[in-house]
Amino acid sequence: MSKPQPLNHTREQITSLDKDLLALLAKRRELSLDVARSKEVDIRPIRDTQREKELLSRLVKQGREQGLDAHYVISLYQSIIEDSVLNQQAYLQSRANPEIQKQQYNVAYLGARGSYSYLAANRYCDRRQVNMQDLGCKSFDEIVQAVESGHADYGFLPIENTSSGSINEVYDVLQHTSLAIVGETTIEVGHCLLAKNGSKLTQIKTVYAHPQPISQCSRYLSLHPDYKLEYCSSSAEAMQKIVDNDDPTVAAIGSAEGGALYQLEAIDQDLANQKINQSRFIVVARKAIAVPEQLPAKTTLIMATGQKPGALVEALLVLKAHDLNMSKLESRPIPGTPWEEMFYLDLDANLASDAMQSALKELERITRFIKVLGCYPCETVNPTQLTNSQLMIEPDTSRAEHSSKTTVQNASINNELLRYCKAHKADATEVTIGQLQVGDGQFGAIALISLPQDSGRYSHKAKLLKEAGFQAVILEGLSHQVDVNSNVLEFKKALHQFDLECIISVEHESELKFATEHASILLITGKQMHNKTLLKQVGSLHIPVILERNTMASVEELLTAAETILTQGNQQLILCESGIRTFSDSIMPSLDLAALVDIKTITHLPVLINPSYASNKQTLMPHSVAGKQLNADGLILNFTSDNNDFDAELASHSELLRELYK
Ligand SMILES: C=C(O[C@@H]1C=C(C(=O)O)C=C[C@H]1O)C(=O)O
Repeated sequence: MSKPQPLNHTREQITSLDKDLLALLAKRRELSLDVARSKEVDIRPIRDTQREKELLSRLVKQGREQGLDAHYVISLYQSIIEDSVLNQQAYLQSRANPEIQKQQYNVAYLGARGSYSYLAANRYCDRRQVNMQDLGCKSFDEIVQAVESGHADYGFLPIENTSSGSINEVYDVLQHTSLAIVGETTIEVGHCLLAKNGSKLTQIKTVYAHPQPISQCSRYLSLHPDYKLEYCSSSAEAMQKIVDNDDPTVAAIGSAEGGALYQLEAIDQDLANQKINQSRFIVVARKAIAVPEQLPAKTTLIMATGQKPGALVEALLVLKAHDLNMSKLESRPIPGTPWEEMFYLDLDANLASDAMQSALKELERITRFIKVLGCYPCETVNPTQLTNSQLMIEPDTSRAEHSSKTTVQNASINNELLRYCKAHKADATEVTIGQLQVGDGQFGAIALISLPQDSGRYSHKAKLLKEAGFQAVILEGLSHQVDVNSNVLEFKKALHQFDLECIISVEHESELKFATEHASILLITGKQMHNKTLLKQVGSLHIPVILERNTMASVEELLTAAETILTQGNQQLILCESGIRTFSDSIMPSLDLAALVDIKTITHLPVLINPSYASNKQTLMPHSVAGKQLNADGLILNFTSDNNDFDAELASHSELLRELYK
């Protein structure tokens, strides 16, 4: 092998390439603003999903030619397009409302620099290329007052969060204000544990945080019952407390970005209960704005219906009659009038539209109170997806003769037979680990679950899984969980107590060390099937590996990935067919039973099926039975539910296994 060039040199090349990429992205942004200027003249909608689809499918094809997989290209371009659409929206919005075209916005928000509200406000101003003069406030009321009195042009109020739901206090404030909602913005909220440089995680005794982050990180905090919680009025105040306290045992919950403003270090990350943790903010101003018709708009209104039965339904029927989609409905008590509610509605419509105007008139007739809080551009850019057929790899006729079935069956490189072929090894491979036996006529059953939360019931769960007929358990999603170490250890103990093998699903190379320490088998999920580095690493291990087929991969690609593992030395390889994208359903994959037959004809390796992703309640049993009849060497069944439904799922899985073992 030729000597690679020095690391520094390669890194310099990457640095220079990245600079070029940024310049190209900036140029693309400029062009997209030119497009917005044309749309302003032609009065065309900003969003053109047809154009996006064409663009994505062309890029997927071009990317493939350069060795870039579809998933990578699509996710990259979805975020480029989102940026482009939001910039175009901001441009048209300011053109339609010349009074908002300023060099600087005075912005009132909760907390101080570094709070999530500050980050949201910053993002909003950046997008509009205006300077932000920030005015930190201690409460939502203070924000509203700052705008009402003219001290601030805009106020930022957090209205909902993907983990903790609506923020009631903000709805209550909105009931009494004369301000109008003029915008919205959503930010990703990455909660971290922030401490002074040098503080260690093990030292932490006290955590300062705003009640919202505390509820959003409840799971993490419940794993640390010894932490003393100190409630603060904002995340920024929490961070300031850490700066002021010369104490290595205190930490705050906040964003890494915000923490950096206070020279705090993130000593633990991803604390939020939910993987996707986003907060939506509304922007309030003294004067309502007009939204150009080319922009997707939202209208928020509040109303109190009559007190007769069915009053709310009647109001909602008005919306239905005008084909108005309601994206949110909240209710809040009306102070001073017990048991009466004020309803908050977000409608996907422009206030100026005929439908909205006539619906409002009708609603005025049947409600006791109704007020429009504002109409503003909707900032949610739902990513354009490609259809399955657009994602399919087109058959490449020039390669057709090489990939014919006979070639795969006796595939060779430089006259050396590929290791997965029957021609290389006539006897079927059997993998045996403890009670789990797959291949060469042996049929195994494996349960796939995420690590249960209640460690007290580990033993009970393991017992039930064993009694249901499983011989092994796959733990998935460990990278998203906290305190994995001790929990996995506990769970593994429980599994071993009942002779169940522990399999760990590996999502990234960095998890390998942990996985090999704890598991007796590794699972490489379909998503990682193309990750050559990971394949090579598991190939050099002495531990059985299950390799799952990617939903977009051909049989040949799966076998090529298998070959990468075998070539490194590890012959304890099991393949798994879990479904591929087809034309049957736009979301659910289809179990490729024909591929099962093909793979079994070509290779000596055991092949499992996992029908869980590709089946519903009715089809799970027939799919599994068909798989077994077609000589699958085992079955993986997913447990999708949490504790409440675990028992029901277990009962049906156990019935299925009984049927298969008949
Ligand atoms: C730039 C345009 O506007 C939007 C943004 C697109 C992009 O960034 O490629 C594509 C389609 C539109 O949704 C356009 O219409 O071409």
